[in-house]
Amino acid sequence: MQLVIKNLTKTYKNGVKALDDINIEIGAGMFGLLGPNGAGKSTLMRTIATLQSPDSGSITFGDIDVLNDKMALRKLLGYLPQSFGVYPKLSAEALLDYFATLKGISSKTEREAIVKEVLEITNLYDVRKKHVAGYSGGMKQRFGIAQLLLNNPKLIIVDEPTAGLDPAERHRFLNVLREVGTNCTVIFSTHIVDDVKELCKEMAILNGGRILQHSTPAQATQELEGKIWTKIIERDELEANEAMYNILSSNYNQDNTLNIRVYSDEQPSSDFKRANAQLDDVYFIALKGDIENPVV
Ligand SMILES: Nc1ncnc2c1ncn2[C@@H]1O[C@H](COP(=O)(O)OP(=O)(O)OP(=O)(O)O)[C@@H](O)[C@H]1O
Repeated sequence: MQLVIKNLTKTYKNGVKALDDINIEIGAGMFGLLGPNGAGKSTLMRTIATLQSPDSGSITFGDIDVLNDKMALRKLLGYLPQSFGVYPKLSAEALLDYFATLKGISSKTEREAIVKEVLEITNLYDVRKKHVAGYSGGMKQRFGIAQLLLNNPKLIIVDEPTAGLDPAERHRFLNVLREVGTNCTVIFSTHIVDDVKELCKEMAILNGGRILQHSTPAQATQELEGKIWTKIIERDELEANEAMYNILSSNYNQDNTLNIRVYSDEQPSSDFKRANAQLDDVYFIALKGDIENPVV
């Protein structure tokens, strides 16, 4: 089912325009919403999840008019907010059984079957008897996914789920999401470019409440091929290089020199080497363009 968002706007009472005429269509599979802090990602996700209202615009999911028929959307929705609150001292299995009851699954046999299934999908089956309160951050996030899978959602929204996870936990979490995303629409927000690179079929870059780019990660990097250049410089040469070139990023090498990446149609000078375009370059170019050419 297609999620179609048209002319969505939201200005908070303090004057912050968090959504500025958002138009986007999102199909089945993993969709990555990439943007820095304050870009409007959570506002957009909460609005799609029917937890807050926009000032104007429309959202449809298949035949459902989301803003006017919130209950219909909620039946198909699985939502994992940025922070999922405090957990009681109950085992994962018991807590999922409780949530399944709340979601209206009255047959004990059915509940047992679905609880077992979601524990397996999220790789928590072996630790199902442990208290969720004692789980690590990554396990808690996977538990968040387990609970939202109980009603077999068709639209899953997860808001910055990898923030604060260590690399191993992040990897495990992304694997779970990858599996879940094979048979429904998953919208997943992050400010980590690698999350999108590893996981998403499609992506959008959001900043200042606007969609700056909507494409596939492969297309976006493909468009930059031949336009990314690198050079190693000394630390004290950075300012001079910044004045001359469109520097996207600079990283320290072991010997304290800097590796700069520059965006240019032509070789900026003979000491630059061509580099393969990366998704980070796409992200930095989109954000830089936005800062240099703000919409007023
Ligand atoms: N309830 C609110 N009242 C006023 N301003 C708000 C409110 N919620 C968010 N904002 C502002 O709206 C803008 C977008 O916030 P939002 O939380 O949607 O961004 P985000 O991309 O999710 O960022 P983060 O990663 O920091 O959560 C920010 O400038 C934020 O300060």
